[in-house]
Formats: sequence, C-alpha cells, structure tokens
Amino acid sequence: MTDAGALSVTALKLTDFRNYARLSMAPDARHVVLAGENGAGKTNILEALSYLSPGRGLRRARLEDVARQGGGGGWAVAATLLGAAGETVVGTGLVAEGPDPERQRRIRIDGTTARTSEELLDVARVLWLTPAMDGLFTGAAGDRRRFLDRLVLAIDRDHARRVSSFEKAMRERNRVLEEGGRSSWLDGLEAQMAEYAVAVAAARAELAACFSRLIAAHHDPQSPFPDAVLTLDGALEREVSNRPAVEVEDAYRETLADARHGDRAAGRARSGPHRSDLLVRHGPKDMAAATCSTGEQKALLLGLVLAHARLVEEMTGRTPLLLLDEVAAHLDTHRRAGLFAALDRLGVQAWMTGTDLSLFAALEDRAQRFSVHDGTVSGES
Ligand SMILES: Nc1ncnc2c1ncn2[C@@H]1O[C@H](COP(=O)(O)OP(=O)(O)OP(=O)(O)O)[C@@H](O)[C@H]1O
Repeated sequence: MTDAGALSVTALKLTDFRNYARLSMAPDARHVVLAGENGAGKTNILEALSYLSPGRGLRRARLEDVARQGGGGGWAVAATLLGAAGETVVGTGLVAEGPDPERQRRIRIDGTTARTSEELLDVARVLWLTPAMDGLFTGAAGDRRRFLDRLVLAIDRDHARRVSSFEKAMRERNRVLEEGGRSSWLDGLEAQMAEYAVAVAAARAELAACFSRLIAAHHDPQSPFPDAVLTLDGALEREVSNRPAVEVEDAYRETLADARHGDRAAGRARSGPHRSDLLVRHGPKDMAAATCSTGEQKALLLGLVLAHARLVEEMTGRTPLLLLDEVAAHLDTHRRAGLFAALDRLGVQAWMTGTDLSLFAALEDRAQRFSVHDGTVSGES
C-alpha cells in the first residue's frame, strides 16, 4: 500500500508521445498496473514517467524519436505529482519547431520554466527496472557506470553536472592533444579534469558505502531478493576512500601530465573515472553477479533497485516513484508475493506492466488496473 505522503502520480497526460496521440489518466495514489498485449503501449507510459527525472529517459532515446510517427514532430508529458508538500504540476517535452537548433527538452514546474533539468529532483526521484537492463552484469562497463551514476544522482543532485563537466574537459584535452596545442592549455584542462574526477569518484564511493550500510541494516534472510555487494573498480574511487581528496587530485593531475604522449597516441585519456566499473556480487553465494544464473541476476537486480528506493527515502526523506517494466512475469508466485510485500514496506507508488492481469492478483485492492490496447488506455478494469 502506498503510504500517505508518499509521492504518487495523480494525473498523467501525453500528447504525440510514441504511439499515443493523446492520453489522459487520473490514477489515485495506489500502485498502478498496466496490462495489455505486446506492443500495446505499456512501456511507453513508463518511459513518459521517466522524463519526470533528469536525463534521457528509460530508453535513452533521441528526443525526436519519441515524437509520434505521423504527428507534428513535438511531444509533451504533463503530470500532477502528489507528495508530502502537496501537489506539483510538471510539464516536459519537445516543441515541434523552434528557434533552438539543439531542440532541448523543455521542463516546466508549476508553470515556471526550469533552468536545469536537475530541478526535477526537487519534485520527484524516479527509479526504474526494465528488461533492457537484464544484461547489466554481463554487458559493457559503460552501462554499469551509467547505472551507478544514476544511483548517485537520485541522492546527490550535483552528480550529473560533475560527470558532464569532467567529460567536457576531457574531450577538450583530447582535442588539444591531437592538435598539438600548448602545454599551458593542457595544464589548465588537466587541473579541471582532476577536480571533477575526484568529486565524481568521491560521490560514487559515498554511494557505495551508504548502500553497504543500508543493506546490512535491513538484511532479511527471508527475502527472495539476495543482498548485493557493491564494489567500485576504479583507482580514484579506491584512493578517495583512503587519502585526502586534494592528494588524490594532485596525483591524478600528475598522472595525466605524464600520460600526454601515450594519450595522444591513443586518442583518449587512458585513466580516470570514465574507465571505472561497478562490480556486483551475490552476497549470500559470494559470487560475481555475472556468473550467477539468469534468474539469480534478475532477483539481484530487483533487490538492488528496491534497496536504492529505500536509500533515496532515507537520504532525501522522500519516497521515489518506481517503474517496473515486465518484472512480475519473470518471478514465480513466491517471489512475486515477496516483491509486492517489499513495495508495501517501502510505501512507494509503483507503476508495473505485464501482459496478463492475473500476475497482479495478489495485490488485490492495493493496485488499480488499467488495460492498454493500441495506444489507448481504459480505466480501472
Ligand atoms: N515514435 C513513435 N510513434 C508511434 N509509435 C511508436 C513510436 N515509438 C514506438 N512506437 C510504437 O509503440 C508501440 C508500443 O510500444 P511499447 O514498448 O510501449 O509496448 P508494450 O506494451 O510495452 O509491449 P511489450 O509487452 O511488447 O513490451 C510499439 O508498437 C511501437 O512500434
């Protein structure tokens, strides 16, 4: 059951969003179940909600691709969010035509244009789990790094800016190295890189430490979702935990200066927080997540997202919104019951999709059910 004061979406309107020409939903604060056949538009609704947080949404799509085929080229999501502080109306989207050649996503909060997308974090933290994340433990390190940085961002709103400032300075250094620019330019860029790199690494290390404390504090041997053990595989992340940040910053700046020749040949910086990885182990089995079975990996990932939701609540005092795409279908009855019980304990509003309503029967009246069919949604069935 969603707690009183927990964040919930109480109105959602979509315009020219994916396969929705127009959609208007008015759920209450309980969980929302979206059921329908493949390709009906269930994930599209979760994707729309993911734009209530900063970033590129749960599909990391190009903004142009989100606009409905055959529409005018723009799209809009408008949501009313109800939280402890009352109601907030958030609007976001892409205008069809405009003077802005970069065509950035517009964001309005209670009628005022947001200056940065991080302002959304003052209103909502949105966490998700989708089938596309199934390969997280076995796939590319870059995906795990992005996942890690999203974990950090939900509790530390400056994190995305630090990461992008580091990347900007790094790209500029790559360019100057390639063009054989003056070493005084490189000194300045490397100083910037070192400053941001250490801030990024420190925030990641802090997140991992908080996660470990939280998982230990809430350890439940009966839970169907095993405890995850997180370790950061990156020199800077290890060092910031053991040495003063200024020392780590100076050392990384020197490393960069010494590596200019090799980095020029490689065409990139060969060390830094952009090379770090998130290592996840199955706690009870003491086994690398990548070595676990498919089912164990799914359970581990779900446990990680649930633990993250708890961490967000403990660190920010606000419950996040949880988007779970096709999660119930892959759990047996016992684990599904465990998921619903965990959602009740968290007191969050969860939006869940599935092809079959029967998957959600155990939620009884703790959820409202909507049928999705070919870009239309019919209310509580
Ligand atoms: N820009 C777009 N314009 C119009 N339709 C689109 C656009 N992008 C995606 N679609 C369509 O949206 C449909 C619904 O996609 P969605 O991923 O939400 O389905 P789903 O209900 O989650 O299905 P599944 O159960 O297979 O995951 C797909 O048929 C897809 O072709």
